[in-house]
Amino acid sequence: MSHKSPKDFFAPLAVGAPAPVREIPFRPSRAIHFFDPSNPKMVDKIPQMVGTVDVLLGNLEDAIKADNKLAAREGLVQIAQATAGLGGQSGPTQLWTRINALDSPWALDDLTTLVPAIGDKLDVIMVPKVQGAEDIHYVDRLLAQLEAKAGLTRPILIHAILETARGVANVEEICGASPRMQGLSLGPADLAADRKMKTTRVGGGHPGYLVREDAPRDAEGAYAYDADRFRFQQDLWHYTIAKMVDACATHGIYPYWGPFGDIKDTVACEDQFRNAFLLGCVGAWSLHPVQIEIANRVFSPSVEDIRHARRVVAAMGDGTGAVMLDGKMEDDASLKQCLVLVELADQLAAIDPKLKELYDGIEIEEA
Ligand SMILES: CC(C)(COP(=O)(O)OP(=O)(O)OC[C@H]1O[C@@H](n2cnc3c(N)ncnc32)[C@H](O)[C@@H]1OP(=O)(O)O)[C@@H](O)C(=O)NCCC(=O)NCCSC(=O)C[C@](C)(O)C(=O)O
Ligand SMILES: [Mg+2]
Repeated sequence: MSHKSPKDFFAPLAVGAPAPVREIPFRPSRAIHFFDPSNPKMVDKIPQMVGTVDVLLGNLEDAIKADNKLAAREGLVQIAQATAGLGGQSGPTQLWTRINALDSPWALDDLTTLVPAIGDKLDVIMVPKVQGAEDIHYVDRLLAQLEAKAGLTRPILIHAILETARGVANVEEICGASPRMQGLSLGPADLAADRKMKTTRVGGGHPGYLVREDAPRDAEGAYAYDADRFRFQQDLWHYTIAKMVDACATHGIYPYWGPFGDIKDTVACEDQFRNAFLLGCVGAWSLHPVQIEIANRVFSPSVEDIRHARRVVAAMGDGTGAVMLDGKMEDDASLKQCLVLVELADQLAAIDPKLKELYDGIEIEEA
């Protein structure tokens, strides 16, 4: 296998294409809100969603009927051209799309239509069912050719969905396949099918995947093996999310939880999103307007976390050594964790005036 030299890695893949980025800038993307651009009721709601959600994503792949694929693609072009403040780094809300799978009859036309028509508006292209670096290389070169032809000055970034067993096995090489790689989302439904898991849901847990409390003993010391013991449902997705987070952090790109299909169970959706937030993800998908608020809230640090983090920063002075705060040891490494939260709060406050007010109003007691 041949390897590129670092200088080749950052050279455009087509004459006239924009120079690849050297760093993927952090842009808030707490909720990636999916809509079907061929559905008039959803499309009607898009203009008023601008500014209330970090990312609007025109979905062309699964959940779009085969008969509507063309209408969805054309609908997305119209929306991108007609909606102020959407995409292209100018507005508050990014514009992403999810193209069809690379082996489908639609993927090539998705790219060759969207890039010339709205390439200046599209911030990120999400590629589904990515199996390995070869899929990213294909899209990378094609995008460079299309960008050069369209005279674009800014490279469109690539986001891969991790939703096959092979994709999970190759997650490291996928993240490092191109300077365009922006991030990864977990696709729990396709991944479950590909792995031959026995679940039938889109994300979430399963009552059968559990650990049961040990059997108690009676007075004679005999075990009581009855079923009436505490059961603790386990997280089906922990391994994959953790693996994805490590791969993304290694490559300086961003990890996301994907969809949560039980729209009415807003409580469990919040749990799934919070687990992802705590493990290092920066956002999740929203499939229904009700999920936007959940993601915005969960992927923004809480006032309590920011108050604590700022107290640690203040108590740690130049950032070295160890101090006691509220009976706990704080040192260089706990400070670094606190700085992750403080920095995130600053980045979110810069685009979200309500959060800015909330974080600015935090008062810190003397340590
Ligand atoms: C779940 C559904 C069917 C419920 O749709 P509904 O119409 O039954 O819901 P509703 O509560 O009645 O809707 C209320 C209003 O909101 C509108 N609405 C509803 N949803 C949206 C939306 N997203 N954006 C904008 N507007 C929306 C809807 O049109 C309606 O408008 P109205 O009041 O004028 O009648 C619907 O919300 C929907 O189709 N959502 C998107 C589904 C989707 O994109 N799925 C694919 C991503 S998940 C995936 O692909 C898996 C993965 C990663 O690949 C893998 O794990 O493998
Ligand atoms: Mg899928």
